[in-house]
Amino acid sequence: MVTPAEGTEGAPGAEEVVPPRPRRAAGLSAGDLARLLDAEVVGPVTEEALQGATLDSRSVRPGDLYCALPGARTHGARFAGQAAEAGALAALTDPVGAQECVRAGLTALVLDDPRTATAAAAAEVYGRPAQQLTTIGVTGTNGKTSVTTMLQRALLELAVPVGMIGTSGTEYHDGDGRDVRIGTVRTTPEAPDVQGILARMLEDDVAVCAMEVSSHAMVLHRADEILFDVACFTNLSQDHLDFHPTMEDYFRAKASLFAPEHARRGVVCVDDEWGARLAGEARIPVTTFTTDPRREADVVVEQVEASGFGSDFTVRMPGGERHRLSSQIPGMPYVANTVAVMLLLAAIGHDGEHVRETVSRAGVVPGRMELVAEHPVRGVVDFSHTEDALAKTLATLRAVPGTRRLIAVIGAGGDRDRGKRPHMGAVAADLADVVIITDDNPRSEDPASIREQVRAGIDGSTTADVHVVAGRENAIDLACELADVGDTILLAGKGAEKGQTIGDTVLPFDDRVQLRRRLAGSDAAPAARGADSPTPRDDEGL
Ligand SMILES: CC(=O)N[C@H]1[C@@H](OP(=O)(O)OP(=O)(O)OC[C@H]2O[C@@H](n3ccc(=O)[nH]c3=O)[C@H](O)[C@@H]2O)O[C@H](CO)[C@@H](O)[C@@H]1O[C@H](C)C(=O)N[C@@H](C)C(=O)N[C@H](CCC(=O)O)C(=O)O
Ligand SMILES: Nc1ncnc2c1ncn2[C@@H]1O[C@H](COP(=O)(O)OP(=O)(O)OP(=O)(O)O)[C@@H](O)[C@H]1O
Ligand SMILES: N[C@H](CCC[C@H](N)C(=O)O)C(=O)O
Repeated sequence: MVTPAEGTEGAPGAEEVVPPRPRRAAGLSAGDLARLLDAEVVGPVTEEALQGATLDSRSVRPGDLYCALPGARTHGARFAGQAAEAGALAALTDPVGAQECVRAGLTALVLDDPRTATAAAAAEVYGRPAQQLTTIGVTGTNGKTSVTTMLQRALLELAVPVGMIGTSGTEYHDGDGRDVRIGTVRTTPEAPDVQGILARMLEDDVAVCAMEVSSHAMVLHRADEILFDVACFTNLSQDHLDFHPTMEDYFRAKASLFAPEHARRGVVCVDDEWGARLAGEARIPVTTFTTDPRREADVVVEQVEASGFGSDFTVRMPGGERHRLSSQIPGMPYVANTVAVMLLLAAIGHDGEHVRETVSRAGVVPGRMELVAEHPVRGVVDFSHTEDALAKTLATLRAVPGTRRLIAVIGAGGDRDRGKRPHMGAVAADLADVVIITDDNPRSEDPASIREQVRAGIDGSTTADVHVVAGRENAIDLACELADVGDTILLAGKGAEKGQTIGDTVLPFDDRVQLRRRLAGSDAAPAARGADSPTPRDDEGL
C-alpha cells in the first residue's frame, strides 16, 4: 500500500484533476430537487433522475445538474449550451441566467442566490454523504495540509479507513484495495465536487474524512452542508489579501467555521492573537492548546527538546496529567500540528497511549520541511509561502545543531496576495545568510516584476548576501554552487508541487527532485531545465 509520503515525487506537472464521484446517485429528479430547495422551476421538467452535479460546464457528465452561477468574471449561464451538449438535464441558476439555460434545453431551477444553495443541491443529488461520515475540517493560514496529512497517517496506522481532501489532492483507499490519489487545483474543491468526493468515499467504505477548509471555501460556500464533527484552527497571518479586503475579513471567514451550522466542536491553537480571539468568540465548544507557556489554554506544551531532525515534548492536559510526544519534523509549528492531531483524534474517539505513540510517528509530510539531503550540505524543501511560515522555517533550521550558513531560495506566486511579497523578502534577509530571490508560480504575472517586489522588502543595510535570479532551476544551481560543508539550503514556497505554472502552462517541476539531483552531483541541469528559464543563469544581483 502506498503511504501518503511515498510515491509523490517526480510525476508530471499536470496531475489528474477530475474529482471522483459516486457510482450511484440518490435518484432525485429535477422536480424533486426544486421542491427540496424551494426553487422556482422554469422550462420543461422530466422525471429522469439526476446523476451528478458540477458548476463547471467543462466537467458536465450525462444526467448532471449544472450549477450556472454568476462569477467575478462571467456568468455560468453563458456555458449552458455546452453543459446541455454534454448531457446536463437541469441547471441551478439565478433569474439572470434562467432564460439562457432554458434556451439551451435545460430545466432551470431558479433561486436569487444559487451559490448558497449549490452545496445543498449537490448534497441532495448524492444522498447527503457527509451525514454518514465522521468529518474533520482544518482551517488556518498555515498547517492545514500538515495536520490533515498527519491525521491521515495516524488513522491509517490505527486501521481506520480515512480519506483526505486538500492542497495535495484527494486521497483514500478504495473498495477494490487501491490507493486513489487525485490532484486538485484548489485547497478546498468546489461544493459539488466536495459532495461527490464524500459520496464516493462513503461508497468505498471510508469512515473518516479529514478536509482542509480554506477561507475562500467559507466565503464561496464550498464546505456548506457538512456539519464537521470537529473543526481545527491552526493560526492566522497575512495571506490572500487579494481576495479578502482586510485581515479582519480573512479572520471572519475562518472564524465562521466555528459555528453550530458548520461544526459540533473545535480545537483551537491560541499561539497567536487571532486564535485567542477565536476561542473567545466561537459559538461551539472548543478545546484550546498552546505551545507558548506564557499563554493560557486547556492543553499546554512544555519541555520541548530537539531530537534528531525533530522534537520531543510534553503536553499538560486539562486534568494536569502529562504525556510525552514527538514530532518527526523540527520546529514549534510541527509541535503545534502534532498536538492538534492528538486533540482532533481524541475528539472523534481515538485516545490513549497507543494513539499518542501513533501520532508521534505520523509527522512526515511531503514537501513540508522535507529533508532531501544531509551531507555534506543539508537540503530542505518547504512550502513556506507566507512571511510567517518563512520566518518560522528559517528560525527552525537555524536552531538545528551543526548548522553553518543558511541559504534560502525564495519567491512568490503570481496572481496572489502582492502585499506579502516584500515582507517575505525582508524576513528572509533577516534570518538567512544568503537569499536567492527567484520565481515561484508566476501564473499570468511578469516574473521579473514579482522578483523585484520581493527584493524591494530588503533593506540596503542587510548583512545577507542577496541575489535575484530568473528561472527557479538557475536559482537552485546557484544555491548549490554557493553551499559549503555544513550549510543548509532551503527551497521555500513550492513544497511538494509537481509543476510550475507559467502563464497558462504547467511545466513539470519538483523542487525535491531538482535539489536532490544537484546535491548528489548527478544528472546536472540541462535535462532538468524547463523551457521557460533563461540559460545561462541571469543573476541580477541586488
Ligand atoms: C477567487 C475565487 O476563488 N474564484 C473562484 C470563482 O471564480 P469566479 O467567480 O471568478 O468565476 P468566473 O470565472 O466568473 O465563472 C463563473 C462561473 O462560470 C463557470 N464556467 C466558466 C467558464 C467555463 O468555460 N465554464 C463554466 O462553467 C465557472 O465554473 C463559474 O462557476 O468561482 C470559480 C468557480 O465557481 C472558481 O474556479 C474560482 O476559483 C479560482 C480559480 C481560484 O483559483 N481560486 C483560488 C484563489 C482559491 O480558491 N484558493 C483557495 C486558497 C487556499 C489557501 O491557500 O488557503 C483554495 O481553496 O484553493
Ligand atoms: N502550525 C504551523 N504554524 C506556522 N507555520 C506552519 C505550521 N504548519 C506548517 N507551517 C509552515 O507553513 C507551510 C505550509 O504548511 P501547510 O502546507 O501545512 O499549510 P496549508 O495551510 O495547507 O497551506 P495552503 O493553504 O497553502 O495549502 C509549511 O511548509 C511550513 O513552513
Ligand atoms: N494555497 C496557496 C498555495 C501557494 C503556493 C505557492 N507556490 C504559490 O503558487 O503562490 C495559494 O493558492 O495561495
